[in-house]
Amino acid sequence: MADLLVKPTGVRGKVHDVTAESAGWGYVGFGLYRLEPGDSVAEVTGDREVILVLVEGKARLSAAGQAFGEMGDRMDVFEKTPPHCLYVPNGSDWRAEATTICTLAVCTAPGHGTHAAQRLGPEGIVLTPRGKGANTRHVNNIAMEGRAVADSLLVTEVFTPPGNWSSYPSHRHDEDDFPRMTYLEESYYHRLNPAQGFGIQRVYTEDGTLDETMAVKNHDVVLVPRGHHPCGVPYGYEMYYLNVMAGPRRAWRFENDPDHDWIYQRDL
Ligand SMILES: O=C(O)C[C@@H](O)[C@H](O)C(=O)CO
Repeated sequence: MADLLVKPTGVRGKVHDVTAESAGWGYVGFGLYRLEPGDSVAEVTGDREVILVLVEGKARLSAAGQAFGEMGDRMDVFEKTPPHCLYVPNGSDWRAEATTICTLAVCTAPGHGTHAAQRLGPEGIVLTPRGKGANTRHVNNIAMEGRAVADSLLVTEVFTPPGNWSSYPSHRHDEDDFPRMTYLEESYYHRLNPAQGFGIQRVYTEDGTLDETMAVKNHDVVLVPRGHHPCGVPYGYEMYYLNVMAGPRRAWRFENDPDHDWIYQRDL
């Protein structure tokens, strides 16, 4: 099994390049570019669909032979405004030229050519609170099941206030048994505010064959091949993460850890 905690390889250029092969799984890919003004990058999509997320900063984007102009207006991810995103189908290509300091996420999964290249935000993305008390967090659904905008990809971002838990109560989506549960691999791209902070993420199965608890730092990626995957952030620090999920069916059906489901039931 691949290491579940993936550190960035640097501070400029492509600092993450998680592929299905490197992760040892079948669906999710995640890349991250940290760009300076004037830097330009380009990729072909091959058999994968792509959602580009302008995590912060601005870039001039083109894809599938179309120019989409300068996109992005969130200069710091913790402004929490809805992100500008671009869908790019498989069998195509895209190009980005940073016009400011820019953090560009490249979320990928198998594509089937159903959707054309198109902008996905900020219109239609609304920051929505979830949970109660110290489990409150705020979600920007970029491309979840309710938006038929991708073949495989499910993409969302979550802001967790200082001292709170997130992706909690613990839940898993690692069996292909729709409608009870879907098999979805998942990646987490983490940010902390202030940047020197840390968060904690545990990835575990109920039988204990997988049980890893990781300290996550700014720009780290965590891979969730199976099992529950709660995270939390200490007092004084705010946490952001960008989730990419994909599997054989584009639907998010999960089950809570029976030990902690009482919290979910109580807070309904
Ligand atoms: O509810 C949250 O805090 C976010 C999670 O649902 C996260 O997107 C996830 O774990 C999806 O399985």
